[in-house]
Amino acid sequence: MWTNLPRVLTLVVRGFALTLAVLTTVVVIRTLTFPSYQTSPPECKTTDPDFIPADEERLARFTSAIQFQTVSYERGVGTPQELLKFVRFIQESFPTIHSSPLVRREVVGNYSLLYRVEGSDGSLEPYMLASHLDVVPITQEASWEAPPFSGQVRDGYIYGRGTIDAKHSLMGSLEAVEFLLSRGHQPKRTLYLAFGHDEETGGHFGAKVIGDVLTERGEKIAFILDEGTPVGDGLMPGVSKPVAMVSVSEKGIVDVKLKVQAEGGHGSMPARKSAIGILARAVQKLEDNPHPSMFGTGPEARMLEYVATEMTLPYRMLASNLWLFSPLVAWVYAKKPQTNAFARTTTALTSFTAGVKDNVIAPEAEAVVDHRIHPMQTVEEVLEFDRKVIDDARVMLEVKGSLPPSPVSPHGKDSPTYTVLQETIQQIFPDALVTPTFMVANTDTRHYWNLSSAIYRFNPYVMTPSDLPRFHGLNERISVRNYERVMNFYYHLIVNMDKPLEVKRHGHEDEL
Ligand SMILES: CCCCCCCC/C=C\CCCCCCCC(=O)N[C@@H](Cc1ccccc1)C(=O)O
Ligand SMILES: [Zn+2]
Ligand SMILES: [Zn+2]
Repeated sequence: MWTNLPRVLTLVVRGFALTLAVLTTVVVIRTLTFPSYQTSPPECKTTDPDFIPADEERLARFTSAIQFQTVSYERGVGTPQELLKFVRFIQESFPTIHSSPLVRREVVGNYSLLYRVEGSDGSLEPYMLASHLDVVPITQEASWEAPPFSGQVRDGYIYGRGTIDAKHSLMGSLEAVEFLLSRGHQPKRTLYLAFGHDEETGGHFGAKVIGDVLTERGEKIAFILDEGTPVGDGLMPGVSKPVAMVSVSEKGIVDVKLKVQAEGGHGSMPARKSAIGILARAVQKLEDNPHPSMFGTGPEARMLEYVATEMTLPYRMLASNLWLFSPLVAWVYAKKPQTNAFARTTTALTSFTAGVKDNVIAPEAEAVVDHRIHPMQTVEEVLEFDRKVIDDARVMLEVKGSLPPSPVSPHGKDSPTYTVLQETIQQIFPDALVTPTFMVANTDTRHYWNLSSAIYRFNPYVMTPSDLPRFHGLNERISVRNYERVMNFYYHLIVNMDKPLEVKRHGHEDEL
């Protein structure tokens, strides 16, 4: 048998070499022939007659909008008086909208707004532009470069809570409609403007009621656009150009309360194990055992493939061959929070409460874990994984709230709704690439799933890595140039939505 060893070894080496040669050939051919998904429509120029400038009047309206402190604190707890003042301000700021016979305005759920702008062609399915009136609370007020509700303009930036989340899209879409109607233009396709007042606490009393009202009316919506992922500049590894990330789905949520009850008593006579200690070990296990990488199984793979041809060579080879290199890309993505969130279900320990006094042993301890569920996983799978990792019967798990990952909206060249979005984006951001992805956070669109199968989450402004921590954080701001792009994006989207949405099905074309 040993005399055959050289022969066996030779066969193994030859087999390995042949496999390597075949793999290398496939990788090289795919890298060189991978398709491009980009288009190049005519660019929107500041010299165009229908360009909407961020002039003094429009900037004043936007900075005034920022000054309304429409904070949402927790579910059902907001700032009603500020919301009423903001709603009144909107009414006064857009006279053409609020006096047009084409526009029906409804206050829904006491503070949310639903506008219907009647189109001239009732045969075309309406669409919806969504945003929200509320903002998150302020933290570290003294550390802001400008007062957080001032709307102060400094060095070309407008500062304030809500400037990128999401009063920019609320005011920007209203400016676009005001501009169109004031020029005597009636859109062909009916559109809704839907502004919830409690998005930051889950939209249960705002967007949910808007969704219910439209459902009760039997309304079907061709296309919904809400806040979402931005035009990332320097956000995606391996891509030097800006990348407009259009979220075609959003992660699910499951907020899990972990609870431990144990012996209480006097601090001078503690038992070996305490409720706090047991729970601390449990949450440590969850942090030390992240959920498995799902990279390459969902929309995140498309996100890379749609920009593969524009990547630097090493990344272009990886993105063109995810069938082989997904594990390597997953390893790279796992290194940063904002990219890791695309690779797996995330685990965020967001609260830990226990104890009432320094010399009293806490009889119970509670913690909350905020999981954002990868589109290819389920709530049940996430809970089962947690139970296995914690592996301690003393730790009770209770689901505080959950939402499965959203359906995946149509995208790619065969999707007329994605295409109109892509074309509009490339008119406003001519040097940007467009790619489908998914939202790592959640939006009011969770309340609109039964209204439309084409739901997109996209923020029409350029975001750099230094802007990420401003989201819900310190020194939230938007550049004047970006706000100008927001207004013109919505204007061109409305104009483009008036053209037939061609659906390529089995060789013939229908209009939506
Ligand atoms: C590979 C490329 C990496 C690029 C990273 C890009 C990161 C994304 C950048 C911006 C994301 C914008 C998110 C806008 C929507 C967030 C809105 C929000 O905060 N929603 C709340 C809703 C909610 C959910 C549950 C309870 C209360 C409120 C949320 O998700 O927490
Ligand atoms: Zn928001
Ligand atoms: Zn937010």
